[in-house]
Amino acid sequence: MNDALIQAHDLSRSYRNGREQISVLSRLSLELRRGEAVAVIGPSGSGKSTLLNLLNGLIAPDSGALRVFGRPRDQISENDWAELRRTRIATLFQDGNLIPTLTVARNIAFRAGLAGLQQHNGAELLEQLGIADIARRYPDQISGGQRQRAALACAFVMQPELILADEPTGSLDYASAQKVAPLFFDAIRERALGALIVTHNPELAQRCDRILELREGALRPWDSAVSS
Ligand SMILES: Nc1ncnc2c1ncn2[C@@H]1O[C@H](COP(=O)(O)OP(=O)(O)OP(=O)(O)O)[C@@H](O)[C@H]1O
Repeated sequence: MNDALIQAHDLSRSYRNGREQISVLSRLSLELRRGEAVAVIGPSGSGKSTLLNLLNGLIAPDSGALRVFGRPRDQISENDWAELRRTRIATLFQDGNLIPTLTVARNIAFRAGLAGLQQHNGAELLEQLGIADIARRYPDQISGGQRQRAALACAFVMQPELILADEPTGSLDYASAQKVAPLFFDAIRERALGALIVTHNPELAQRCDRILELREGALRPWDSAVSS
């Protein structure tokens, strides 16, 4: 079995703003294997969200080679990407991915259903994350931190093979953030999940197998001695 979940080689991506072409990612390479957690750090605007969106197929690179689950990007159709995002790749965006017209519990059940699961452990996840009491509330009736934890429950309930997370603890206080790490690391251990976690939370980053820094468009091993 090919245990590489992501193989990216020399990926570049720019945006056009009027006449200006802004280069964001420039010859970025990355490999992420099953059972591995990689933290990505980098200043605001360095391209972290752009990277996550390239890896889940929401945007395309200008150049470079990308394989996801061993499949070359140019052989993955738009429908295939949608299927991958429903069943195998969970992306946690900073603003949460909750459907406003569904309660938290129904959001979770919906995500499990999209992934094709007949049964799910949503109630247990809510319990683990300390938000069982808000299961029947709608997303606009809960706090930002509760929304973030509900979005985490939605991501984990689909039992993905790959998690792409953008600041999964960004809206959480210390005690709530402490509850998040086990979700990632237990799933990595038990189900050989792979996780790419954009985070400024030093404790979460330090628990990952590697910390990479996104700087000048590319990923480099993070050298705390240089960066601090
Ligand atoms: N759709 C777009 N059109 C034009 N420029 C964009 C677009 N999306 C992002 N950018 C620019 O690309 C750069 C990288 O943005 P990106 O959101 O990937 O950075 P980031 O590291 O995730 O930032 P943050 O930490 O603030 O969320 C920024 O300069 C941003 O302004």
